[in-house]
Amino acid sequence: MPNRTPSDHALSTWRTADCVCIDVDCTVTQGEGLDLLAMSMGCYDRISGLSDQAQDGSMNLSDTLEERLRIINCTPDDLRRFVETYPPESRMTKGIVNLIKVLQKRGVAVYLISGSFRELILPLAKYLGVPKENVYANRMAWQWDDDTGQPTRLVGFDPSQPTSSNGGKIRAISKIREDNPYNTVVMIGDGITDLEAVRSSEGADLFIGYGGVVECSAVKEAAEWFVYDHDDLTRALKQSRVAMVGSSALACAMVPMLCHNVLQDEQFDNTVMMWVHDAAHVHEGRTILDIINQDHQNPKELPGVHLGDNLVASGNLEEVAKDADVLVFCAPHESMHSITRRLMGKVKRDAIAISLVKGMRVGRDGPQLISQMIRKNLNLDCSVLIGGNVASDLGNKELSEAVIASSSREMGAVFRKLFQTSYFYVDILQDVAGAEMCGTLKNIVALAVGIVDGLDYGCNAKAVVMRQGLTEMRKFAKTLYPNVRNETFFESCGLGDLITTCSGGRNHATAEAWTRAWKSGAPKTWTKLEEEILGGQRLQGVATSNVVQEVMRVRGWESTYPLFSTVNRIINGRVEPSQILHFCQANGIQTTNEDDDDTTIIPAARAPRQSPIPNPV
Ligand SMILES: NC(=O)c1ccc[n+]([C@@H]2O[C@H](COP(=O)([O-])OP(=O)(O)OC[C@H]3O[C@@H](n4cnc5c(N)ncnc54)[C@H](O)[C@@H]3O)[C@@H](O)[C@H]2O)c1
Ligand SMILES: O=P(O)(O)OC[C@H](O)CO
Repeated sequence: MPNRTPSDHALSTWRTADCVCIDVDCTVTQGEGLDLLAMSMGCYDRISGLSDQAQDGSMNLSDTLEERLRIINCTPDDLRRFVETYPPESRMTKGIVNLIKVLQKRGVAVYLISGSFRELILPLAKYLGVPKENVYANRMAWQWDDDTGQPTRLVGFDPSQPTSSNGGKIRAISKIREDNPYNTVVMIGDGITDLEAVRSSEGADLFIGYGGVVECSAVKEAAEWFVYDHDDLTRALKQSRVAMVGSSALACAMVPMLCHNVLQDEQFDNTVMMWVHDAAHVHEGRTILDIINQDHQNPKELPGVHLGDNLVASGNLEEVAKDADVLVFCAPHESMHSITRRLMGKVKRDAIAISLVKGMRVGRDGPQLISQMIRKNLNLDCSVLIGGNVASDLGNKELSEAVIASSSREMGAVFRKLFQTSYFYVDILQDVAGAEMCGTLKNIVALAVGIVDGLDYGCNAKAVVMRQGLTEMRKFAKTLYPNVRNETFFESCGLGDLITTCSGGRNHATAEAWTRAWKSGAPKTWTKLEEEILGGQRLQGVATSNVVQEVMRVRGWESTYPLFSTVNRIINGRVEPSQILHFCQANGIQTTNEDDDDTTIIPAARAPRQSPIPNPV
């Protein structure tokens, strides 16, 4: 039975749904309410044929409703007796109560849709915790007693309800979509009319067939996913296993959030896995791997920070990644190519990924962001988390913020659930390239400001360099990726991160020390300072500046980015650090302003060469 195993599309749609519509027949063990009502009134034999015809679509629904109501001819007292005789708790299908609870806890809106009547369904909805506004069903029409104001006699049904005629389920879903901004709607049902709900652009995005009460072969045949037990659906929601690929300072600052948040939400497995690159490194007689697993700390990268009791670390990259549904990448950007190559073909096809890495690569195919590398090498949708996030501040649970940029808001919402805490605010954007370019390029500006500080210049000079840096960041990002949005540069991934990194980051501190060493007449190499100041941590700015410079050089863009170009010349010893204050004259250029189109570029010193580096992939 192949459709008992969900397709990748079915599973990912189910997991990202923000609205689930359930045919009431799938919630109760004894079939549709009208049949049961007829049974309780002793007229089931006379309506059963009509119910079958309504179910298989062979007779017009409104005609069968009218005929069945005429035969049943119930009074309000009959309805009260019916609910007493068949209380909801006695007839729920296995697992439905829990499924609805889990969906609602994930923030998914649950609706009940039925071709039966509200009068019979509202008690079920109440028991299932579904608000009555979320019930789409028919309404009985009553004759009312003028004296008592009470209903007395059934006279038919309200034909204006969307479910009162054929195609009613599609109409109900289309109305739900019209009234609410849901992105992904799933319909669960057991009849042909439920199946129809997915066969229209206004209908549901996925139909899941249910065979726990009645098994309709046509439904089973056509459904993308067919289940006999609601627990299968709940399990599929809960399956998400989270893995942190990396154990660096930032990885260790972010993992406590993951460990805390997976325990708050049934969507996630309770254990978070972590790949430790330097697992065998010995610290005070024990390996880092043992220390992380026994003490739940990483004294080498982020001493004193409790990572989480539910963290399980391993030195085996492939082992950690293979069962993960959510992969969080956090490692130096230069190592990401080899990490993703090692994982090729070894991760789940429907996993989702997020990169915390700030940096880019220039490969044979041109400039490549880390999220693009993950997407290309692992064939996974990849979001990014970028903000002003110094690892030690996060480790101390100091107020911080970041953006999560994802291809869809639903994906962003899943990641926000994993990262947001009382001290870490997360906003969702859809500008993945923009956010990632901000996080990458700010490292060059941090070097520039570090150089200014090393020269002991004051705040005015720093402001000039930072403002120019932000302008060049925006221009460079938008030139490489034209869809990048201006607004992104004023989010926590842009201006926010720039302020953080220029105030307290490692790039800034190392550039300041490098400049002071140069000034003192005893210059030091970047590698030496990395060892001295960062104690094993890595400097991203120098490598990033060199990569960006290479892109600019081959495209003849150096004069367009005077600050970036000047920083690169300084850090490679081609001009003195004091040239940072004269960046505007460095290439015989200036003026970069508000609107890119208005930017005046005084002819560059060198004519642009033909670029051997193709456009970004
Ligand atoms: N540290 C921060 O405050 C901070 C904040 C925001 C973003 N970031 C970004 O996060 C990423 C990781 O930075 P970081 O500062 O946490 O670490 P880092 O850049 O200081 O790198 C040191 C870590 O990388 C590991 N490592 C070294 N070679 C490796 C390899 N080949 N494969 C895998 N791991 C390797 C080391 O074991 C060590 O744990 C970078 O892109 C950085 O820009 C860092
Ligand atoms: O320490 P830096 O310079 O790598 O900067 C750290 C973070 O990127 C700041 O958000």
